[in-house]
Amino acid sequence: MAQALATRSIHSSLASLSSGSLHSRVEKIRTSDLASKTSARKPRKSHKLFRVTATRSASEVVPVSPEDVQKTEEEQMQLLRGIMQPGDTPASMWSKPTVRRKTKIVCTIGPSTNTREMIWKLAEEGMNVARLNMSHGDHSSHQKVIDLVKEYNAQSKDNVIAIMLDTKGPEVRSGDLPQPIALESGQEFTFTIRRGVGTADCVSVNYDDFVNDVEVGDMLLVDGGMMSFVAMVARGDLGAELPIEEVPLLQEEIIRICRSMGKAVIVATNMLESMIVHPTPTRAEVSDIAIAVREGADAVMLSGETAHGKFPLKAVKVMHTVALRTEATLVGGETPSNLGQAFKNHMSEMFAFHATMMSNTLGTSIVVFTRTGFMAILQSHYRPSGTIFAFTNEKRIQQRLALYQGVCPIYMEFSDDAEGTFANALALLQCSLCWHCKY
Ligand SMILES: Nc1ncnc2c1ncn2[C@@H]1O[C@H](COP(=O)(O)OP(=O)(O)OP(=O)(O)O)[C@@H](O)[C@H]1O
Ligand SMILES: CC(=O)C(=O)O
Repeated sequence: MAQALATRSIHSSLASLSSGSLHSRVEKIRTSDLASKTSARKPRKSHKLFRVTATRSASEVVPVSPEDVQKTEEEQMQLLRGIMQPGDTPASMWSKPTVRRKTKIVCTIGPSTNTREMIWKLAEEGMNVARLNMSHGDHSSHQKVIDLVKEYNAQSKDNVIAIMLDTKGPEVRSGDLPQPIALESGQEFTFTIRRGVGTADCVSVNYDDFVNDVEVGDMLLVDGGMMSFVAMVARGDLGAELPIEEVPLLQEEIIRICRSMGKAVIVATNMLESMIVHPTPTRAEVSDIAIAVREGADAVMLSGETAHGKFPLKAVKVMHTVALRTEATLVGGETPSNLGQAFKNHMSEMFAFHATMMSNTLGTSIVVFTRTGFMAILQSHYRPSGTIFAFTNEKRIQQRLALYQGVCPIYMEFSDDAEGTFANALALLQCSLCWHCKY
């Protein structure tokens, strides 16, 4: 199995709402092997010699201050409505793909936000993933949030929120393996509570209740990166365990490695820390979000800002507008060089690669049909410049896809006839409701 990535142990999982279960699905990420060298620089005194200002045409600018956002989003909707005139051809319909934010927003839910009203408002402001930190609160409060998100998803026609459980405390660990294992998609693999087992198709886990806690249909996130779904640049722990000046370098490195492995990556901690108590961000915080977006993170995360902060909705608005504005400056097409090596399915790789090329060249969006989510996730890792409209006939998959960069997941029944499915998808895209799904 590929070298494990980065940070300290984190246990995070994307839970399927349909399971409604709080059983942990474990991802373990290690710190080793990511040391980068740098020299710490002394902060330089700033001299205010002259002021440089830049102007842009109004239509290009996505302002950062929360107060400005309402107007701007309305302007964006007008732009979308302009694009979506009745009778538009599909080609024109798929143009201007960058008005939809591609980098996803993870919000930690806590006392400031664990009500029905706040979950709804967070979702409307742009939350894509609700994170529950299992180190805080209790199971019943987390269950309540899960139920609320479930309710939101059930009644929302055009938006879906994923749930991430960040499980800490006692770790469930797999036993040692004599050598790395490369698992194939669809391959059977056994976890046993017998100790000391480590073969190509069976490994022990150190937790005896594993067999009782895991249910049929549960998703297990496992040590080592390739089998896991999500990595997190947990800058809180990184900064505590390593010299602080290493953190930005590690962040860049972790994102790069994750992207080359085709693995989703979230940048977490202190992104808008000052907004826990202040209604506006610092310039440095805004730059921090922009950097994570440019580096190609799938998602940026809010912790205390939304869990116990005074301005959770404003924090999401700022994240949304900064990400959107930054994305508008990015030119598509920088695909990690060894991305294809992460997967064995050459045909899928070829489709993803060429769809990306077309999207980047023609400035169009991409439509993907996916039952398992695989193709949409693969497509996302290529980071095409256009939005990936991912149609799936599985609500759980739709929900899971909410995390991935550039993916707009849409639930739709598939018909037996491929042409019919395609026509239905186009009809759905043409339906103006769909365009309200701007996150
Ligand atoms: N479910 C919750 N109930 C009560 N407080 C919470 C909850 N979730 C988060 N918080 C509060 O928000 C703060 C920030 O959340 P965060 O998830 O970053 O936790 P943390 O303990 O600071 O860091 P870590 O992510 O390393 O566990 C927490 O320290 C806690 O005070
Ligand atoms: C998110 C987290 O756990 C950290 O930054 O350490």
